[in-house]
Amino acid sequence: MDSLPPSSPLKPTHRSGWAAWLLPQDAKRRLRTEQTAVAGLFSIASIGFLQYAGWAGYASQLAVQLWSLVTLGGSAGFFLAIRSGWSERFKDPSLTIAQMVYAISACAMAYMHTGPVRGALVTLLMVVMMFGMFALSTRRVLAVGLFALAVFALAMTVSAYRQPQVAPAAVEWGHFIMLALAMPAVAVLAERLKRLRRRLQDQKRELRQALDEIHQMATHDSLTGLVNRRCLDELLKKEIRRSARSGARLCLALIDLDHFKRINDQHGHACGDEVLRAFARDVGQKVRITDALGRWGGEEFVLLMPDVDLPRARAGAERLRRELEQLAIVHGTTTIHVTLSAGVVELQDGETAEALVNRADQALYEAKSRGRNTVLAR
Ligand SMILES: Nc1nc2c(ncn2[C@@H]2O[C@H](COP(=O)(O)OP(=O)(O)OP(=O)(O)O)[C@@H](O)[C@H]2O)c(=O)[nH]1
Repeated sequence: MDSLPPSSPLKPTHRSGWAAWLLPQDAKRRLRTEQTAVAGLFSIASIGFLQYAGWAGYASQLAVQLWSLVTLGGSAGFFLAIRSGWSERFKDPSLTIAQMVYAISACAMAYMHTGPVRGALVTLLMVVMMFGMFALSTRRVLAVGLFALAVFALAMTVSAYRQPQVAPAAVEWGHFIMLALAMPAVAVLAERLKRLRRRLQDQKRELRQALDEIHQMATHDSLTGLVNRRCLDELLKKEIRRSARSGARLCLALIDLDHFKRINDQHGHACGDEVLRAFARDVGQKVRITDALGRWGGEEFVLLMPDVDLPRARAGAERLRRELEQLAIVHGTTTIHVTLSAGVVELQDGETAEALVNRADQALYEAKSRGRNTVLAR
């Protein structure tokens, strides 16, 4: 029974209907699928534009329909590859470079067939580059940029050669020069985005570490490393609620080290601290995995034992008593033997946490008055 686990930043989200069908439960795959879906929606919008160019007579119907088919097929293919998890066999499961190369080639193809409205394809290309800027390293953005330049240079040459009236060489040169100037700007922006992303990741990691430390400090005792009273309080209340709901048994032992003041007085406070640590470390190890041992305060400890009856709980506390009795605690040149007394109680119907601990305290008091080194159950 451990205390509250730190929260995970990527939790599965439960959706229903078409959203559940479209988007996977796995958080990382869901994010990749969403990004691909956004790129796909953009492709569909660009198909709309090409259809308009065809309808207005600026582009050949055959080229428009072919381009629409290629774009739609490519978008659907990438979506399915990512949605199904197939792409996870690759180093980049988002298939960023493949998606960009595909989109750039489709844009260049459309460029050759859209006559006077072909300039819009250059804008489309810049949007494709922007998608890549968020995911790729600067070096890769530059490589993809060079590929785009080469493919568009080819498309421009073919256009100028095939339709010199619609695509004069001078205009094509102008388009090319603008494109060539835009690419370094894309690389600079990609670098800045990368730095920003790295800083955000660092901050996120530091924040998570700080939260883990705060969580540890809020729930654990710094001297012994055991859960502290605040956490024990929460666990106890939770177990009482669970017991009220399911009827499960719950026992609690209040444990106190005998004559602890003497150890402090005779050997010093540091030695007393070492005894507390040794108890937590060596005796605490013998506690069952389903039980919880925590520091209640000073030299007092609480052992929470869910799902056991009183005789078994008594036996559990008795085992700890025997362990401690046999333990030789070494501090510097001093070897110390210490014993414990414990009061063990079982939760009764309708009993509160406070009342349960009070009864354990009374049992502990009785154990002390019977001469210490005693476990008393009632
Ligand atoms: N070294 C050390 N001592 C502590 C710590 N917390 C409490 N103590 C000491 O524990 C001692 C408890 O003393 P008492 O309550 O008189 O109990 P006791 O001497 O164990 O006697 P009995 O319980 O009657 O057997 C006190 O001297 C506290 O100062 C701690 O974190 N470290």
